[in-house]
Amino acid sequence: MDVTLATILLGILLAVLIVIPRLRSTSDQPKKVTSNAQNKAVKSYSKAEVALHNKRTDCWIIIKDKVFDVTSYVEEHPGGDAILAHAGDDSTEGFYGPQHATRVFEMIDDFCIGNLEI
Ligand code: HEM
Repeated sequence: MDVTLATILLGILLAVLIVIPRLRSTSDQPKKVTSNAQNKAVKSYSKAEVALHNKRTDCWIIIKDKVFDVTSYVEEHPGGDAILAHAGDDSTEGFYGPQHATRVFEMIDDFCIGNLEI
């Protein structure tokens, strides 16, 4: 009788300590996968490779340690050809200049194609 009671108690203890936390972490998993899937920037490009894309019809820029293909945005850019000033090169300084409201900093994610190779 005592053994049965002890077995039941042990079973409950195991459920609380192991099974329930495991179920919880399983239900968390889809969230983690979604956020991983949003990390688009997986490719790496050398500075030399970025430098090849230095014109209006093929324009990549570097901002901090990331590479952006802004070709489709050149004609739309409210700042006109200023976006071409450092085409194929580092545009970090221009990008963080006073002409850009902070909302612009969020727009660039759409154009990110990868990381800059160090
Ligand atoms: C993906 C890159 C870029 C995006 C999405 C972007 C977006 C914008 C937007 C939305 C504006 C209008 C002002 C505002 O709403 O705050 C603007 C203005 C401006 N941008 Fe950019 N920009 C980019 C890159 C650059 C770069 C690299 C430069 C280099 C210098 C630059 C120079 C300017 C200038 C000078 C203006 C002011 C235009 C004026 O007030 O007449 N932008 N940009």
